[in-house]
Parts: sequence; structure tokens; C-alpha cells
Amino acid sequence: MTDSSAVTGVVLAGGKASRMGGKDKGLLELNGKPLWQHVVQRLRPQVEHVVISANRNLDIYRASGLTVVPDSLNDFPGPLAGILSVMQKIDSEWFLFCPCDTPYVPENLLARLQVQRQQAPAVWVHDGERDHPAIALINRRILPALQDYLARGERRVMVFMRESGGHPVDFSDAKIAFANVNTPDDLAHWQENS
Ligand SMILES: Nc1nc2c(ncn2[C@@H]2O[C@H](COP(=O)(O)OP(=O)(O)OP(=O)(O)O)[C@@H](O)[C@H]2O)c(=O)[nH]1
Repeated sequence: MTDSSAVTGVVLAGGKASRMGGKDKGLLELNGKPLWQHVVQRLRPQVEHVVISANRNLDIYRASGLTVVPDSLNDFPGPLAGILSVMQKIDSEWFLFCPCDTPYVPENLLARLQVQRQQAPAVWVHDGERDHPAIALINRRILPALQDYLARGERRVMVFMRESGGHPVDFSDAKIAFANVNTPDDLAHWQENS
């Protein structure tokens, strides 16, 4: 069990969003609120503080008053680049990562990951059907291995998470809470009264 006061929540909002036509996915509105704010709202009661991992529109994210961490690697190499950059910048023992495109993550996400963690340095969500390796509780001791992995040109999140000695946590009873908004159709689907 980790102390929740030692956990930093991180909204990963730094991708290319090619399936969304290249728009900044985090800023797209769902039911009158940008996607990234939905995730902040879900994480905030669970952690000590929340930061944003972003590569574009930094001023818009910064206007919220939250710390914004741009990637230290260029060209949108993927979620691991955001994870690396946040760990390099923010002095925290534990990080609760969540993509900006998962607006309904449960409010007991951290508690459930902590209970199931045992001694692992990383745990992530499995919704009964698929893994969500970027929805994860991660200890900063994986940082050297992550630096090495990215330096080798590797990018796959799932492969790294397994190599790090982590394991999935079963959330099959809450599968709907991990619905992704990746495409314009997904966004339309989740708009109320659409
Ligand atoms: N910081 C950072 N976050 C990223 C990067 N790539 C993806 N993400 C975030 O990681 C989460 C999952 O990303 P994906 O949906 O797989 O990738 P995407 O680039 O957002 O979208 P697609 O191009 O449509 O695959 C999203 O919240 C992204 O914002 C990156 O290079 N840096």
C-alpha cells in the first residue's frame, strides 16, 4: 500500500491524435468541458496534486494553474515519452497516469491499484478484455529502465510495463469506466443527448 499523499496524478495529453484528425484531443469538449478537465476532475480527489503532460497549446493548459510538463523527446514518440518527462521533472515517489481520452476513470482508481499492487513497481488497468497500460500507478524507480528502453528506440507501452516487473489489476466489473475517446465518432457517442 502506498500513501496517497505521496502520489502525483498525471493527465497524458501530449499525443498526435491522428485518429481525431490531428486536433489536440485533450481540448475537445465532451458535454461542455474539455476532455482533459474531465480526467483532472476524476483524479484530483485521489492524489496530492495533478500535473498535465502536453506538447501543444501549453498556455491553454497552464491557464488552469496546474503544472504542465512538455516532453523532453521530440516528435510525439508516444505515452512513454510523457511518463519519462514527468518523472524527470516532478519530484514524487509515485505517479498515477491517465490518458486525457479516458474521461470516466473511476474515483477509486488509485485505491484499487494500491490494494492490488503488492510489491510491484508498476500496476495498470485490465478491463476484462484489454490492458490499459497508460492507466497506471508507477514508482519512480523504473526511471533508469525507461530511459534505457526509449534510448533503444523502443516505444511500446505494454512491453515496457511488463518488462518493468509490473502486473495488471482486474477492473472487469468497471469496464465501461475505461471507454476511450479516440475518434470523432467516439466523441459523438459520449455526448449527452447526441
Ligand atoms: N506526453 C505525451 N503523451 C502522449 C504521446 N502520445 C500519446 N500520448 C497520450 O497518451 C494517451 C494515449 O495515446 P494514443 O491514443 O495511443 O495516441 P494519440 O497520439 O493520442 O492518438 P492517435 O494518434 O490517434 O493514436 C493519450 O492521452 C495521448 O494524449 C506523446 O508523444 N507524449
